[in-house]
Amino acid sequence: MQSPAPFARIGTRGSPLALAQAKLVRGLLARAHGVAEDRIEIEVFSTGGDRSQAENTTLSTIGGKGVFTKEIDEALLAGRIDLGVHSSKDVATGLPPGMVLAAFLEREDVRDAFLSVSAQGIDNLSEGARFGTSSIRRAAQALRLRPDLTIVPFRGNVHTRLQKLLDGVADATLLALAGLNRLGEAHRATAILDPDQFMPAPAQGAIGIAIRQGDQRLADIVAPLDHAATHDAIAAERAMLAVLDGSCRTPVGALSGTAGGLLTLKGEILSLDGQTSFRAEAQGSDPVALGESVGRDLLAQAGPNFLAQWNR
Ligand SMILES: NCc1[nH]cc(CCC(=O)O)c1CC(=O)O
Repeated sequence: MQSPAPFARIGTRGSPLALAQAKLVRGLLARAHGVAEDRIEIEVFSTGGDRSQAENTTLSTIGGKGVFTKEIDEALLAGRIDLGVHSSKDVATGLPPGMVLAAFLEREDVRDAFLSVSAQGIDNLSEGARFGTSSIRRAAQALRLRPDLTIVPFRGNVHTRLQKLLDGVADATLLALAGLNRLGEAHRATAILDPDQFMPAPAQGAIGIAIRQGDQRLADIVAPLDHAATHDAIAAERAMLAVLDGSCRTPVGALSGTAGGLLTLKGEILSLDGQTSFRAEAQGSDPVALGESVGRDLLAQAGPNFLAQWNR
């Protein structure tokens, strides 16, 4: 017997976290539409971000738009897959023409976790301790509190980084609690950080689903998975990032929520050494307008000289 045509084809990266996220989406889609899970195919792509795992590369030096999504975006636009499933924080603000982030699953925990075998928190790390991160946001936020720390590059998937920590490559690191939760590794967290002090990356903790713009069949397929409050929060945070011309070159934190029926947004930009930072906060009803206004407030406070340091 010939197998039935696929209901949908999902494109994803191949890391354990990316696969867990793709499987989560597959399960939710199957349930929402009453189709068997095996009619939803998962196709694995290796992206530039996966291939360049050299120890001395930071994501900011790899640079380039969509380093974690390009190959998946291309397959989507060419019609080889139907849905791109991504960690929203890895999706560039400037999407390729013809592609849209159509749905966001309900956000996981937005906070960063502190992990160390030798200290209970950042404050307890020994003088000059090695802090493993390739995120310039996390480096800046850690250096703000502990300028004595030595930042060491720390790349690879979540399990690789957990192993590097056990191997003593660094004394501590930060990881998104969302990723640890999805991998069943949250017990590895030594402490969970206050999101006001360690403001998460824009869109952290939210799985986004990309489709071809204007493809109504795909829009209808993903619509039942969209979580409205998450969608608004991510739209606000990404609009803020877009104003800052955000890429992974930019130490930026953002956190949107709701209060009194309104959307709230806090944003932060930092110098690379964490010693200078600016914050803005506002509330509103239109996510994009809110994000743009907080972004412009940050730009105005920081001024052009501050911003230039990111593009050296
Ligand atoms: N850049 C890697 C990445 N992209 C998304 C997550 C975590 C999961 C999420 O934010 O949804 C991670 C790992 C980490 O930062 O610890």
